[in-house]
Amino acid sequence: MGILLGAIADDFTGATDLANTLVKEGMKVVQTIGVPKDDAYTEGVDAVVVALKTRTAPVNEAVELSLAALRWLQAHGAQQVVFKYCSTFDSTKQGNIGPVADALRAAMGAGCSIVCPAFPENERTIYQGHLFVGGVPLHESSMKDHPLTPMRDSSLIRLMSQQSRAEVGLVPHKTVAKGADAVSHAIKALETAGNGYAVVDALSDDDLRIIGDAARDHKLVTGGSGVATGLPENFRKKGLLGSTTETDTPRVKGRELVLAGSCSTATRQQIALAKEKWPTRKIVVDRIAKGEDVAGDLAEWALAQHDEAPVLIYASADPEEVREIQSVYGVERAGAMVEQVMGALAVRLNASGFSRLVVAGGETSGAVVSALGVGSLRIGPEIAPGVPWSQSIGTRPLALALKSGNFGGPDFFEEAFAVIR
Ligand SMILES: Nc1ncnc2c1ncn2[C@@H]1O[C@H](COP(=O)(O)OP(=O)(O)O)[C@@H](O)[C@H]1O
Ligand SMILES: O=C(O)[C@@H](O)C(=O)COP(=O)(O)O
Repeated sequence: MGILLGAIADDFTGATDLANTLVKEGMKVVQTIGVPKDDAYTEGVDAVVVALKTRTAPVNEAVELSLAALRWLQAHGAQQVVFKYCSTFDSTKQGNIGPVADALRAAMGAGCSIVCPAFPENERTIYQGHLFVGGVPLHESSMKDHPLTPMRDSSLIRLMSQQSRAEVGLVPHKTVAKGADAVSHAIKALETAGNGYAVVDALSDDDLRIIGDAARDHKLVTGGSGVATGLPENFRKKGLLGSTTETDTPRVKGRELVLAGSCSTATRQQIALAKEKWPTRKIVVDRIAKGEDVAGDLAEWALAQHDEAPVLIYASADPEEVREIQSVYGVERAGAMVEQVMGALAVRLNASGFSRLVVAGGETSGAVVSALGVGSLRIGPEIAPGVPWSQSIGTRPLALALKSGNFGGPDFFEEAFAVIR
């Protein structure tokens, strides 16, 4: 029998976030890095999450890769597909969420599809179609300063309508509160009225389970990891899924390394705490631009540190410093320079015994994991809401915690390594 559920994630941390949710709900999950090239992942697996680095890629590339992932998932039996994007709807006005969702919906012949990035456990909620982060509207949150995808509007209907060719309607919370049948009827009414998407309010995990129940027959579901919360139960009710939720903790020996490229408030707080106790170095973007061997110098420094404490290397900076760097080198070039150094550092240090890696940032994780040549990941235990440990499959074993920039508490780095020691 093939897989039950497939997922296409637009960045690597988002993929592990979603995989973590599915594991917690009792699915056996494998995360692939990119579109799989063979069938190695489906034996005894309930769900495959295809991690793509398409969130800020050119839109045609994002659409093509997502459709290729869809074809692989459908060929391996996926009965339902989740398109996973950020719980803060990270995208630019030319952003990829709308075009990718449109392409997936057309390819699947899907009807009016859910748009629900809510993740209440991490304070992402939706009310009257507006996305809130920590109780403030998205465009007033720290996401307004994101280096690549600053968010300037909290209306998911406007955001999706600007990117998609389809009409976008709303299922308000008062309908969600009435239960799954009411949500289903509301979505069908929106579809009859010509809408391609239904933004669905969600304030709690109970709301997410109602939405998941209502989506039981949907071919395509779009949103953050939260919208998948109730989906495994639909398969369980059909007798297709057991109730196991055990996970394998990575048992990988080796030195410990943190690579932080996220400039989010949460990651900068985590760096500030860790640098008080661990050997730490900051990547200087100007040095990269001058062509200096930043990765080589930092790798040499890292290898000279004593073995016990984790080594922390970061590029993360406050919004003002990021804007200054971007004004000199441009948004894309600045990001790419840092990501290239992160990937090179990961390769050099892994070759010298660093095999327990925490990577902070979605694009950063994409650069690191791709540079390391990891093909797929087995999902391990959760460290913090939305952030699990994972272990590479096939290559020299690596323990990887791919941390979404905004996720985790101040002491996340120490908490992460404590799980696998
Ligand atoms: N000091 C800096 N100046 C400019 N860009 C930076 C700096 N540090 C990191 N970046 C870039 O900012 C982006 C952060 O994105 P990402 O890794 O996805 O983090 P998040 O998870 O917070 O979205 C990456 O492209 C990274 O290379
Ligand atoms: O849904 C979320 O917020 C995360 O899963 C996610 O996508 C985070 O992306 P990054 O902020 O780029 O790590």
